[in-house]
Amino acid sequence: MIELEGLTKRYGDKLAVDNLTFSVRPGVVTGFLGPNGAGKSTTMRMMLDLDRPTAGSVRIDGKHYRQLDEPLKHIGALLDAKAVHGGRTAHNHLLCLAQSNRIPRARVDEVLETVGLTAVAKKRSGGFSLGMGQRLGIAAALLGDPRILMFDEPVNGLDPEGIHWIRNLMKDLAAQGRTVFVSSHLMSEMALTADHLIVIGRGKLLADTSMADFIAVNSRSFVRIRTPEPERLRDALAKAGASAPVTAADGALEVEDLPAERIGELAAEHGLVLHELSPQRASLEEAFMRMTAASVEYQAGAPAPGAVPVPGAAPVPGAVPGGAVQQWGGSWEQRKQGKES
Ligand SMILES: Nc1ncnc2c1ncn2[C@@H]1O[C@H](COP(=O)(O)OP(=O)(O)OP(=O)(O)O)[C@@H](O)[C@H]1O
Repeated sequence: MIELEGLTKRYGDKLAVDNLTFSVRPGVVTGFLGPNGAGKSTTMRMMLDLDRPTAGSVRIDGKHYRQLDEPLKHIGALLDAKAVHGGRTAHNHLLCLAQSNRIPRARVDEVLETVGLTAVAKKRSGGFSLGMGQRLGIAAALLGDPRILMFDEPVNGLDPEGIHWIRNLMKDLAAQGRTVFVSSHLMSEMALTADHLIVIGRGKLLADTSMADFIAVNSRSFVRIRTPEPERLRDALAKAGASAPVTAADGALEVEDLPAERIGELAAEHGLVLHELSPQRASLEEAFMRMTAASVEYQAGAPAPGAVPVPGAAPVPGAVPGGAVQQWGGSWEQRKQGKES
């Protein structure tokens, strides 16, 4: 279990992490999501005592990192895969770590096997590809057989097979009852891996939710219809009690409260020609972009940082147009509470 309370980090004028309070529980994969510059790496560094908080605290199984006896046996982390002495072989790199942390030598071969680097164990890590470097970093994190694992953007540089492998590894580690905390700036990646989500933007907490709730609240389902007679279809839908359809940019109608089957029947009853009738689900990536739109530091084509709407994205229901980060967080919480009550 990792517990953050009021965790804050200021670099001069820059508030990188702003009063974060949340817990990361064992037995599930918790995704730590935020756009570039949101404060994920800074938060993770403070969790590992590599950076000193301006205020607040982090507890690892109830203790501060510095109070942990042999920390690698409690928490393993992949932060920067390039932070490896390139002149050492993969085996020697892990052996040095094992010896300085009183970890049995045999564990080195075990973790090399786990990450699939046995064949290159005697090669200098300086010649490794980015993906191999990631694997070596993950091997180091696993070395002390810790109950808590933290990975900062672990799929970076991995090929599809490597991405598949790391997803399964994280799920397996969580299934063993470990605490698994993994950062990403890609919602689509988290949707496939994480059971729980912590979303931050500009250092602030925007959401702390189960993945299932996030999907239920944010993935709008609708039926997309194209017809040469949209007005007649609108009338038929209204008579059938459907709410007014949304018209998409290409003229298609989007209906949220009738299933495709019923719409097809209605069209047949009214002798309407349909060119398309397709059930759709809005992407989670879009929902994440809308949630964090106000907190993206650098955005292509954006006139200024701040409350910049994502081009083409529909507003999230309940959100204040152009609202600040706090308002996004607030509206998300309200919608979640509304759903739960
Ligand atoms: N040592 C530092 N000195 C000054 N500013 C810093 C320092 N480290 C981070 N920052 C700033 O703090 C903010 C948060 O950075 P951080 O690297 O934690 O974000 P991130 O969410 O991990 O982003 P990314 O996905 O791009 O790595 C950024 O605006 C960054 O420029």
